[in-house]
Amino acid sequence: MTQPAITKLSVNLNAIAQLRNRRDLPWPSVTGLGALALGAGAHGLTVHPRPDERHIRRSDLPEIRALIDDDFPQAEFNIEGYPTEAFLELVEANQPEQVTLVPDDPAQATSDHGWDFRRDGALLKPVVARLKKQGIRVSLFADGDGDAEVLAAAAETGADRVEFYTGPYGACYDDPKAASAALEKLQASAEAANGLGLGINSGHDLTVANLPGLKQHIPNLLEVSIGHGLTADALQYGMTETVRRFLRACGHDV
Ligand SMILES: CC(=O)[C@@H](O)[C@H](O)COP(=O)(O)O
Ligand SMILES: NCC(=O)COP(=O)(O)O
Repeated sequence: MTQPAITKLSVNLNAIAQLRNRRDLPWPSVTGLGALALGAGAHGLTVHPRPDERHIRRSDLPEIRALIDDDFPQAEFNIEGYPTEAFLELVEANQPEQVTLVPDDPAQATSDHGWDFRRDGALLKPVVARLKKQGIRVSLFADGDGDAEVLAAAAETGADRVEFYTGPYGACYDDPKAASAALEKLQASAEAANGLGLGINSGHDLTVANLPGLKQHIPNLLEVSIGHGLTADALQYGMTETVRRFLRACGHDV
């Protein structure tokens, strides 16, 4: 019986940046809260610098890079975004350990679907090669809808991992039957992806309540990136205690 993977927790700082941007003031501090999260045991920080800078600003990235390099060298920096030339140059200037490519239109309210790998493979393949040439791990945002065939096209791009979009699962917080159906689809997708040599990340609308079910259905889950639900809990319990709660929900004995 193979041991389940250690699932790493990457804290997404978007929501903290959105709160900061309400005023022309430097608090709440994105790097300050990021440091608390890493100090509490989180394995990395994630940001999604959208073109309109509604939350994470391009100027945040070098500060987060320096925080990790100077104070938490064992942690990872994960940058999410659509692969425009401007995004790729921003990534290359900040050399994250991982990039998560998402098919988001600039006007989208949030990330709400994975790539159409059959259609987008030709666009993604050279981008994946460009990033991997620099030693950056590449993860592609994917729908966890149980469609195993589409994941073969994802593997064709040369990416290291897929990140399964867990929004549909997160939305079932008050419907156990629907949650179970969503988990079965995610499990089927994860098994297909692993069979193709793709590592598994997941993210979107994950919480302390729904993480254990995800872990149970995806034992080889390598990383979760969590922002909205974790930030909501941090307002109630503080960042340090919240990160520890999420680590325990990911199976860590903390
Ligand atoms: C890719 C994904 O699901 C999230 O990481 C995304 O970053 C959420 O973006 P917003 O925080 O802008 O809603
Ligand atoms: N990739 C998912 C992520 O980084 C955070 O998503 P959410 O927890 O803010 O929904």
